Amino acid sequence: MEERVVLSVEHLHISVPAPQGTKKLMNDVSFDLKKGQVLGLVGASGSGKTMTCLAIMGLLADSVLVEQGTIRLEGHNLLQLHPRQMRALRGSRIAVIMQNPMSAFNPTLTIGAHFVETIRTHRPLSRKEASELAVTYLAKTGLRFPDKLMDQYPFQLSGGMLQRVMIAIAMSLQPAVVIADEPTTALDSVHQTQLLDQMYRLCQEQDTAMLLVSHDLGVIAYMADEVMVMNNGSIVEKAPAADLFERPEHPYTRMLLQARADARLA
Ligand SMILES: Nc1ncnc2c1ncn2[C@@H]1O[C@H](COP(=O)(O)OP(=O)(O)OP(=O)(O)O)[C@@H](O)[C@H]1O
Repeated sequence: MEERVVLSVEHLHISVPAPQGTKKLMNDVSFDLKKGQVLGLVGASGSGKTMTCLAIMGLLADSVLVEQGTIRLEGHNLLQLHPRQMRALRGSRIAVIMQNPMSAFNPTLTIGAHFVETIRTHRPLSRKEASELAVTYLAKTGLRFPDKLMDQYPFQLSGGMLQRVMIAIAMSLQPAVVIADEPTTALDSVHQTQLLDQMYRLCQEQDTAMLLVSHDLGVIAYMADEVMVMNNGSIVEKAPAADLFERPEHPYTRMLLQARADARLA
């Protein structure tokens, strides 16, 4: 594995049982993610983006079958790990930032309690040390009065603030890889840009790689170094972002870009 590659997906084939045999959900998917890189993943609804994220996180449904392939994180083949080992990696080496922050929080726990519990699950820190780390990271995501925030409950925060808290929690464990699945879809465009900037800065600071999933090509163009286009469970094109947006090669990529241009004119 090349030195800067942290995550390597090779020849991944995934299927589910169907009335006539099996239905293929991912077909020979391969890609590498390097330290500090932002890799964008785009594709229409149902193309397999979330399935790719779930496979990496070891969270595929029981009915889903990995027929072939490997997923290596820092040299470990994730598909061969015991669920306990996978749980230990999830959160610490692979972090996830999802679309709907409210569903990620327990409404009866303060922000501080969420933070301290997550940190202490993965790091041998005292409550006080975990609390200090939490405050540091809340401030790093641009949240004001982080000390006060620690005592507040999720329902007291806006969606944008909660999304920042989720990013702060994810980044405080200094993961090798962050999977961000539509991280800013619920936000207006000003908050979206601020949050993307903040995420980018933190990842660069910590040399964390990001797999950024979005149906929004604007978000991908703004953030990604490289872009993969997925259709029907296959990667149909992968290229540096500037090349992909200027000279799309695959007809499906051209169609996605055209649909975006049409939507802008409408
Ligand atoms: N547990 C499952 N069992 C059977 N089929 C599934 C399961 N989960 C997802 N699928 C199917 O796998 C395909 C890929 O789904 P996936 O959620 O990865 O798409 P997506 O690109 O993330 O779409 P969206 O942008 O709408 O989130 C879809 O056809 C979906 O219906």
